[in-house]
Amino acid sequence: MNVVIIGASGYSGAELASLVAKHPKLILTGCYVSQGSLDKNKLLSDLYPEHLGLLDQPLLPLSESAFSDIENSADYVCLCTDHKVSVDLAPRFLAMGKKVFDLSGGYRLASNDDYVTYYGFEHQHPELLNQAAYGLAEWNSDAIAAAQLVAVAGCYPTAALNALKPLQQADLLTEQTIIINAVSGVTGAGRKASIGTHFCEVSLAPYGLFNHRHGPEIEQHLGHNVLFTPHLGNFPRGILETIYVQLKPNVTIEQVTQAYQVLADEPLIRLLGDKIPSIKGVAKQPYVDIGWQQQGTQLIVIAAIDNLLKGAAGQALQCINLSMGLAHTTGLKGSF
Ligand SMILES: NC(=O)C1=CN([C@@H]2O[C@H](COP(=O)(O)OP(=O)(O)OC[C@H]3O[C@@H](n4cnc5c(N)ncnc54)[C@H](OP(=O)(O)O)[C@@H]3O)[C@@H](O)[C@H]2O)C=CC1
Ligand SMILES: CC(=O)N[C@@H](CCC(=O)OP(=O)(O)O)C(=O)O
Repeated sequence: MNVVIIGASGYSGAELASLVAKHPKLILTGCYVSQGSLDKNKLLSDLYPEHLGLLDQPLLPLSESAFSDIENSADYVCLCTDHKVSVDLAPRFLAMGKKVFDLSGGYRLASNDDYVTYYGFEHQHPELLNQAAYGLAEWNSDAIAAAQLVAVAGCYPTAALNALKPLQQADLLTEQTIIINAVSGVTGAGRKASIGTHFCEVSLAPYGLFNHRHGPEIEQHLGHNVLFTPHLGNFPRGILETIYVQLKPNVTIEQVTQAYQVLADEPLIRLLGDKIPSIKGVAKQPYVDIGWQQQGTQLIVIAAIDNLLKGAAGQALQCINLSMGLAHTTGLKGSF
């Protein structure tokens, strides 16, 4: 299959380009940036010298002639662009009959009202929202395989949902709000320079209190209230979430461990039991690591991912694999 990447100069786009270039069944046919991009016509490997020899292709401006080239050459289009850009671009590629994998949040929520409330814009294509499959690979594989539009799950939600869905499915949770404290590395904020991600300014601090868009994304796809607080940490990549859960009375650690067995055969999920996941364990790896400890009815679950792999490009590639009927892990294990 021929794959093009829009937004290939960004952190998630470049990560995905490297995965596609190494994949045994995919061909990277084009890497695009905006028409006015300062990086247009540079080589991707000029921006990311670690990919010298692998990604020596130019970053092409997404002009009208580029759309024709994509129409003629691509099977799959991956949007590694800002939410609003993705909302506008997806219908254009869908109308060409392309399968679209959107790494942004542009098609993850259920209704236009959610976009107004949590993203601050009116959704221009609300009719597509119920056609998009939510790209949480381990939990929605049939829908992902069948859909023309895949809304690849958000980075923080990927860790939280894999940590919590087993408990929800086993009916171990009370109604009490689940508290999720999460820390992300700075690549989570994208490549564009800003004062908030400046080397000298980044410190460990929370942000987006009560209003981060990943709170509703987790709630919608879990079916449970959460209080989600992200933090920005002074490290490049990785997400660690500490999640506080109130269990129903008399739930035992054996029942909790049994609940997680639903993920035991998933090759990109590592169940650590009472061992504690860490950023070091997942950075540059395609896995979700999940660990848990219980005291009485209180359970603390810890989940860790690499935000650019399982939180973005890795999971997008997993969704592509599902669309092609390949194993989840094709092009993902042993390629780092
Ligand atoms: N970083 C992360 O950890 C994660 C990111 N995501 C999501 O993935 C998307 C990309 O994120 P990230 O890689 O961090 O972002 P970056 O800011 O690093 O990259 C954005 C890319 O989009 C390009 N771009 C901007 N405007 C346009 C346009 N109109 N047409 C074509 N290309 C355009 C940029 O290039 P230029 O401006 O030069 O044109 C750049 O290549 C976002 O929606 C983000 O929310 C999802 C999960 C995790
Ligand atoms: C550290 C940081 O800023 N992280 C980003 C989340 C990563 C991302 O791009 O979000 P999506 O998964 O929804 O696409 C943020 O909080 O907005």
